[in-house]
Amino acid sequence: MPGLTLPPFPDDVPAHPLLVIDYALLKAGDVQEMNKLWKAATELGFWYLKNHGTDAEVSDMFDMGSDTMNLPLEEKMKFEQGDSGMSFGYKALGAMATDEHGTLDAVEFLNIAKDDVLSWPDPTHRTYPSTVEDKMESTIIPFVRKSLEINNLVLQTFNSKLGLPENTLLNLHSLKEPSGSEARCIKSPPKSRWLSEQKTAIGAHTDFGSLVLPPGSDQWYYIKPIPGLAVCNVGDALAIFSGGVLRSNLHRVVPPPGIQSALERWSLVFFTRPGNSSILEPLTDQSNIIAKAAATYLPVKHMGSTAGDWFARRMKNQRINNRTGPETWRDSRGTEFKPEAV
Ligand SMILES: O=C(O)CCC(=O)C(=O)O
Ligand SMILES: [Fe+2]
Repeated sequence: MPGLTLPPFPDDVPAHPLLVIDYALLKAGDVQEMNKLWKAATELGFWYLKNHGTDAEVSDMFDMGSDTMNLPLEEKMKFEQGDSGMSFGYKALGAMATDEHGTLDAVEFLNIAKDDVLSWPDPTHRTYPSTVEDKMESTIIPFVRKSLEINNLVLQTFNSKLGLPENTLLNLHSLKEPSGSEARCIKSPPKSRWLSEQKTAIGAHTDFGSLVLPPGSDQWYYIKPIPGLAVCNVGDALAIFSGGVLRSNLHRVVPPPGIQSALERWSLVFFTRPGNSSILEPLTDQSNIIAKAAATYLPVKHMGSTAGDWFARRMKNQRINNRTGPETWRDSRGTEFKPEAV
């Protein structure tokens, strides 16, 4: 099973501390814990989550991911996400750019749509390799349901802190509407001349929805993996909805430091994304806090598009087959895009 007995993470590398949020306390309505989550989400945009109760599901997901990555490439390619802007399916090694020069990525991953999981056995978007379908009931459905429950509670906390009418954020992420929400299992090869701190596995990005560049810093920091703790972060949609109050921060994937760099790196993510028809703009009419923040929030390119269009644009322009030049990379960017920096 990948990722369970790791050699130590070195002590002498710059690792960024993150606040630790206790999910059990959050669930019990603990006000102090809600305040801590708010601090993490509005300042750095990253935090650790403990007591999330998904260890067994996570371990089963890694087994399923490993079985899938071990399939012959020819089999995996039958389920490749393709170049049309759809995210769901298998992403082959080197199918994406990681920077404006078109440097190829160095990871394989598997994206499973929340909609396909919830509508199982009927596909909403697509079908998956047998290693995925065989584990739908035992592993993937429970993982996705728990992830949704956790993220919905976090959304409800933000909803109340932002002073939004009840359930506003939940309704924007309604399970009744198709969305880009997905589970992702990522396999990165060991460090080599094709993959290093300079040649990243996944280039610097903000998530539509690890390493962090904290405010005002020009240095990358590692996030130390801590057994049992999940690393959580705010994505662009929440940053835009909140007029910049919630922070969607820049991160990237490089090989781990020290002796861990000789090993494969496995990671598992659940991305909660708004329903495809949601318009990405600050919810100024619904909250004074957002209206005030939005007054000084720099407009983000492509703001006002639907969540579905935003996501498809980012996916499509990241695919190396669609690249015409540096402009394709720029068109793949989210809120991290600073026209003046290009
Ligand atoms: O592998 C990770 O730790 C993070 C991956 C990531 O940033 C992403 O898939 O958007
Ligand atoms: Fe990311």
